[in-house]
Amino acid sequence: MPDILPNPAAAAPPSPVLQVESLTLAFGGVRALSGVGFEVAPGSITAVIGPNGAGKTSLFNTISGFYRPGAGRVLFEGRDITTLPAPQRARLGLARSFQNIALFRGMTVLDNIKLGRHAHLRSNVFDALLYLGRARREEAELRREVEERIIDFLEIDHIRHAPVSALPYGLQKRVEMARALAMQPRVLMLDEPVAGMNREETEDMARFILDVRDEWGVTVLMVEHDMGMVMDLSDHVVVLNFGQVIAQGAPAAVQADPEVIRAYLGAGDVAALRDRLRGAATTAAQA
Ligand SMILES: Nc1ncnc2c1ncn2[C@@H]1O[C@H](COP(=O)(O)OP(=O)(O)OP(=O)(O)O)[C@@H](O)[C@H]1O
Repeated sequence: MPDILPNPAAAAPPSPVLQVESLTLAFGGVRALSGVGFEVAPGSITAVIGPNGAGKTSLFNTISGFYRPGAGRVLFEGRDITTLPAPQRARLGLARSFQNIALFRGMTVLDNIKLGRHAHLRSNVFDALLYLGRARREEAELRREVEERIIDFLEIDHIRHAPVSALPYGLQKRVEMARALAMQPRVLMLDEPVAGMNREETEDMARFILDVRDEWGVTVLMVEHDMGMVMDLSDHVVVLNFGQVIAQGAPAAVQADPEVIRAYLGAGDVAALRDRLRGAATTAAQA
């Protein structure tokens, strides 16, 4: 018998910041999600992956409040938010970006970031636009501080007054992340953050995602197709196929899971996929 008994509180894992329990979602006859469950640990980077049509976007939309599940629950910091409208979830600290950039393209980078902040405070974007014109002084101060920190962090100072439409794709994605950060979230949901990016843009974004977690203490939940990035960045990977969780765990374990390999390849060449996954992970790690 050991001299000192282990302290159960110290040994207990931290409570999850986000809990997804048995989510089910259907579109007519199509079951987009069936009994999906997983947890997101505070301070982690968790990735949801899966082949096309697996249910990743449906899951993201259900967690962020754009879809109401047929069954199951979503808990944020222990609170049941399943029926809470999306803006209220954002106000609680659950912010997201979108697969297809959802910025106001005619507006400047800075105004988009400001709107992120005010969309958070106000019930809709039109209120937010009105509010921009009559922002209170003290609040403006605080807001400016947050904005400056974000602009500095994401290295977008040189484009702050540029219209979003004039920017290359990679920078637009970065601005979208800036807008989500302006909501000062505790959990940041990123929908395909590096989709369509070249290698350099991808590496930049990967660095920002790590820094958001490490320097800002924001928990990250992302959907991403880029295997190299997922395997390199994530602490926990959840794999969906046909609306169900077929595997979850540490990247290395998930990567080696035969069911995951089958899901991605069907009856194809398993060895080739293994090589590709390993290669991608190695390349990303070397970058
Ligand atoms: N609005 C919708 N109406 C009807 N069916 C939908 C809708 N959205 C998704 N689906 C269906 O639900 C299933 C899951 O789709 P979802 O877009 O969530 O998958 P995904 O994993 O995000 O795919 P991708 O990687 O291609 O973005 C698919 O069969 C899809 O056709």
